[in-house]
Amino acid sequence: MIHARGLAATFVTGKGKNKREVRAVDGVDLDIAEGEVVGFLGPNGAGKTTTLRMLTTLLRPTAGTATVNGFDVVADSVQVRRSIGYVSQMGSTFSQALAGDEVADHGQLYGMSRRDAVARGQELFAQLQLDGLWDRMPKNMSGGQRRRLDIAMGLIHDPTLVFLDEPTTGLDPQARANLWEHIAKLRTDRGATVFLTTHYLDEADALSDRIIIIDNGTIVAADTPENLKSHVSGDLVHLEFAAAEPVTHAAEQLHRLGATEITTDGFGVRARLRGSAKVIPGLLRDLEAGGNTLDSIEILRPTLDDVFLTLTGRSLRDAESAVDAEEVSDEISA
Ligand SMILES: Nc1ncnc2c1ncn2[C@@H]1O[C@H](COP(=O)(O)OP(=O)(O)OP(=O)(O)O)[C@@H](O)[C@H]1O
Repeated sequence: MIHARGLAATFVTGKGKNKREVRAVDGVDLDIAEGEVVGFLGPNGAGKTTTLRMLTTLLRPTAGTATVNGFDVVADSVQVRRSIGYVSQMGSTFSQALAGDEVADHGQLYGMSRRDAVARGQELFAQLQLDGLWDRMPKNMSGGQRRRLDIAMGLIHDPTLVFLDEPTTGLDPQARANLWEHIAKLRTDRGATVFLTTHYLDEADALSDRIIIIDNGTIVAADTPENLKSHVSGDLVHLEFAAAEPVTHAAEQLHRLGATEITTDGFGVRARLRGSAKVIPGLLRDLEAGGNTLDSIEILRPTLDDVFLTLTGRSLRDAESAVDAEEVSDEISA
């Protein structure tokens, strides 16, 4: 469905002395199979949208090659566009037209007859819970309804491959959950392949068969959410004792078992431990036998943020807030 090799995009910004090159995407390889739902994850500015724009033919790669649905993104750009659905970050509805007309017009742009475009549009309105909104202007719809309208426009010509750029950004939790159901149905009901960019970890986790993480323009990981969580970073183990004495012994035992990030405080010890389910029972038996009374034990499965932290040395959440802070200070100094 999608194959990319060494895909790169370099932008030149500024003029004169301020001129500089931004390597937005720096040699990306991708292989996405039919029927997969792939979450493309990364912090602000990582290169997600730029990659998507190259795959959807909106931006010509500076280097590398990519085929989408068997068509080359440069040589066969028209065929690529005809064969995909693309829901951009900004949405597609700007005009003063009625929602239904916009969707039907969009279908006609793809060569559908008016009658087919209206019939297909109405079917999509029903599937996407937009019943009764055909004659409403998009500006008078809620954020969630507008986003579902964007998706209807992206699906009007029945593409088998759909690109969604940050589909739920700016929506409230209920509207996000609702949209997740519709995105999941794209595959289950229509057999579509979905490539979605997001910087919401929970979204990527809930929807994706496979997650690809991009950071600074390069791919840092690609695997199922479960594999990423179990192989890349371990479980977070927290042991609390009734007294301070066992803490050092427990920390040593954890170290012996290959735990990392071991910290102690007062009566407690925390560590990150791969495959904890297999080794924790033995550790507990050993501690018991030594008369070390355990007060409580907590084992937290790693999150995708832990994966990101392990791979890049920084938390995706920290990365987000750092970029946000940078943007604010840019605005202030501008
Ligand atoms: N047209 C452009 N001109 C100059 N720089 C650009 C342009 N488009 C993107 N960039 C830069 O390329 C890098 C990657 O941007 P991109 O929009 O692909 O990131 P992203 O991962 O989609 O981020 P976000 O989550 O904020 O949408 C950023 O540093 C961005 O500032």
